[in-house]
Amino acid sequence: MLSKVQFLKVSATFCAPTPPKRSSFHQIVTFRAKLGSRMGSASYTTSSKLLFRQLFEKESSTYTYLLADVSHPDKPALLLIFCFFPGKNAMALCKFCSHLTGKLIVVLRCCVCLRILDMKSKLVDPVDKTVDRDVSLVKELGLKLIYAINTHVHADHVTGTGLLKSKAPGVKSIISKASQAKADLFVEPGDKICFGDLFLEVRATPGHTQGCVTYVTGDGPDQPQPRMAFTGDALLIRGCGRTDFQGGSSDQLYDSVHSQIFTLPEDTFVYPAHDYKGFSASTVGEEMQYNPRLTKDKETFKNIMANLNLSYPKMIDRAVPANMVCGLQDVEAKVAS
Ligand SMILES: N[C@@H](CCC(=O)N[C@@H](CSS)C(=O)NCC(=O)O)C(=O)O
Repeated sequence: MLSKVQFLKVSATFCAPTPPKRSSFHQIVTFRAKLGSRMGSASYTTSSKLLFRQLFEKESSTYTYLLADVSHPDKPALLLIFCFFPGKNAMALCKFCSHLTGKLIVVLRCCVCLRILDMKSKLVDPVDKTVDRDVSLVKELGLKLIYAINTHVHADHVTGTGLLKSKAPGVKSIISKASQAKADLFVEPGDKICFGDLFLEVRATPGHTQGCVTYVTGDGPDQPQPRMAFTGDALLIRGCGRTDFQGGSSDQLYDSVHSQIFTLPEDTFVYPAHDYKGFSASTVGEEMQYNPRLTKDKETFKNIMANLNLSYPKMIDRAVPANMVCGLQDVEAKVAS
């Protein structure tokens, strides 16, 4: 379990030089949420720099997130990918996480795959089959996709990271070093992933898998407020990731969520990699009050997790190997054919 002191250490920063700003690129993106006092007060405005999109893949109930700094001349973007690709020839392992990846744009998937765009943009958890959709969106919005970020190696779908890299040259894939998967860049707790003037912090949240991380928007006057946590499969809305394979540990997951997510400001938005109940977002305060698993004491939580009786993900035997190499096996096969 990481201490707060360890989290504050910034061991690496992936930042591109920031060119002079041009006001013509300035776009205001706001979203409002009517929430109770514990979840945060009345309405919210994120940083005027941030462009944010939540994308959904219904077969695997997976979200991908696109974040971009639209105040930056290049509009750098990130994709947090949670991609899914059902075709048997389209799967590959994601270096970052163990999930299977499909076609797509750059999206991060970690049982929480997130896409973040920064007019330099980033994609988090991209799903294989949604790559074309994601790439088109990035083009339509005039963004420059720079990173495809995964929260972990997914077991239920193939990440779209590999395919995304083939369709968006120059995009770098990112996953945690602890995942032991392949990728262009590896992150550790305390690292920062920059896109334009915005950045994500890396927090280690193992338990669903050993390499799971949560990406949190930066803390500071120029960063989006409230903060946003892309929790992958560690924390789902009114639930959490299972802990019965891929090195999972309910004991560890409990500590991860309580020490790394529930210590964030209560108005921090929670954006997971999956949702099976019709939710799209929550807040830290809301989950601290209403999460039916993580509000319990640790022993009760461990008992709940040991008795979920979930069937194995249908794609696990293909997804995990494919995602360990971020879908690159499939891309290589296509290039060779
Ligand atoms: N039925 C799906 C798999 C559903 C599942 O197991 N989801 C995982 C996250 S993807 S590894 C999970 O942790 N679920 C927690 C829960 O409480 O449902 C399929 O066959 O793909």
